[in-house]
Order: sequence, then structure tokens, then C-alpha cells
Amino acid sequence: MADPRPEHVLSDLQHGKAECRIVKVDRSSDLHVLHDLNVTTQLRGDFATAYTEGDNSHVHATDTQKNSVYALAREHGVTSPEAFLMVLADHWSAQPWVTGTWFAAEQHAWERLPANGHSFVRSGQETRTAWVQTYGDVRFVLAGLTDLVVLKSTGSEFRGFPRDRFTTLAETDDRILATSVTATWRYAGADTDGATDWATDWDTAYAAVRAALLGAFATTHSLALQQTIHAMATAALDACPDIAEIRIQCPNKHHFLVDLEPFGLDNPGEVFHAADRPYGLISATVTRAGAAAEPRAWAGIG
Ligand SMILES: O=c1[nH]c(=O)c2[nH]c(=O)[nH]c2[nH]1
Repeated sequence: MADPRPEHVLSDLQHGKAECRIVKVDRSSDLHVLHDLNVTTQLRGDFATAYTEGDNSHVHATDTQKNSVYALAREHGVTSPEAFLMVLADHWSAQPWVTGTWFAAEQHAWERLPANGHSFVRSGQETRTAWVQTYGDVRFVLAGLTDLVVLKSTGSEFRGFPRDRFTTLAETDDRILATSVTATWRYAGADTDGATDWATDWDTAYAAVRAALLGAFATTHSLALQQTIHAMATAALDACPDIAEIRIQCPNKHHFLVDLEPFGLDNPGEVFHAADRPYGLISATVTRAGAAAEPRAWAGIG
């Protein structure tokens, strides 16, 4: 049937199940391992008539997509968020009417307690993230982290910025620098045959990038959060040859020195008011020289 509203153009259709919470217990040894994921599925394809006519004959129900998350976790196991999203991508890319897919995962870390092999404490303040996108046989893998909260109690300045009639901020050669890092990186190359034969060891790569981000944050004498972001991004590219580009977004979690003079006290950089808003919001993407931009890898990802 013809589109009932031909004067309007329908685009960007996708549907799936958001935030499927799954905890997979690996019981293959007495030392159990937990994979705690929040998985989102999205399918693109020949679904327009569901929107224009209410014809659901091509619609893979979001409930079915949710069930696939749990069933495929049982059938294939979960080793890393990236590997599990690859399993979902393999499955859904092969279904009728599907021309593209988009899967996301957030992973919360658990650490085994020493008492036995099956008791855990949540570990790591940050959340690990991953995305797999497919366009036919082309596949992109992104990974990242969010809520990695870091602070330096010295080794940070902010000076030399322009002053105009609205400027009140004092220049400083010693301040607290604190932020909550969100970083997302794209693994180099895009599979063109739909195969899951990426050589990257996802957990090793994640650990290398995380360590590089933290190392650069700690060791960069910061003249601005912008400079620290650049240092973190380049350190990540240097630490992990498999990644082609990295996007970093950092709120500047301002810490203001409290004026204690009214109380007859000095304050040599010891007592701060940790403000939660407003906050500076600073971001950048750094791409390895020669790597092609791949905007399709980032579609739908903030
Ligand atoms: O590292 C900073 N970058 C800025 O752009 C900025 N702006 C501001 O007020 N403080 C800071 N700090």
C-alpha cells in the first residue's frame, strides 16, 4: 500500500529492547565469574510499513529481542561485553528484513571476595561500555567507560584566559582538578564479511586504555582540562594500537577555595567547596593520523 502521507518522509527507523539487565554466572570452575550487563538492542531495516500502516509482519518484537539476549548468553556464554554484542550482531544481522543493527552494553564490575569462590563485591566506580553496529556486512566496534571519577589535589593551573567585563575568575597556578571521565574509542578496521574474527583481546585492550587514561591524568601537569583531555586521548592511542580514535568528555568538577578570613583563618589550599553545578563541560576527539573517519560507527551514540 502507498504511504498514506506521501508529503512526509519517514527515516531513521529502529526498534529494539533497551536496558536488558542480565547477570551471567560463569560456573565453569569453583571460582565463579560474574558478567553483569545492561544490554540494548536496536534493529534497522525494512520496517516502514509498521509505522505507515501498522503492518507488523516484519517487526521482530522487542520482547523477542529481549529473549534473545538471555538465550544467546546461555548458548554462547559471555566473556566480554564486546564479544557478547558480536554474538547478538551475528544473530540479528542474519534475520529477515534486518539491514543493520546496533547493540550497546554497560558492564558493572564485580570482584570475588577472598572467603570463597562465589561471593562478590561491586568493584570499580566506572562503568565499562561497548557498542557494535552493523550495516549489512560492515561492522564497527566501539568501547569505552563512563563515570571514571578522578581528582588531583595539585599539579593543575588555569591562567592566561581572556578577560572581559564579565570575567571574575581569578588566575590560579594551583587548584584542584577533578572530573568524571567519559571516553569512547573505536577499534580500527571494520569487518566487511560479517565475521567475528577481530584479533583484539577486548579485556586486555580495555585495561590498557583505562590505565593510559589514568596515567596521563596523574602525570600531566595540567594547564587546562583541555590539555589533560588531549594527553589522556593520545596516551590511549599510544597504549592500544588497535584503536583508531577516541572521544573524551569531561565535566570540570569545580572545587572552590573557601574564604576563611572572616573566621580569622588562612586557607592554604586545604578547604574547598565541591560545587556540583554548573560545571564546565569539555570534550574532544583525537584520531590516529591516517585513520579514516567512520561516522557510521558513531550513529546514535552520544
Ligand atoms: O581547565 C579549564 N578549562 C576551561 O575552559 C575553564 N573555564 C573555567 O572557567 N575554568 C576552566 N578550567
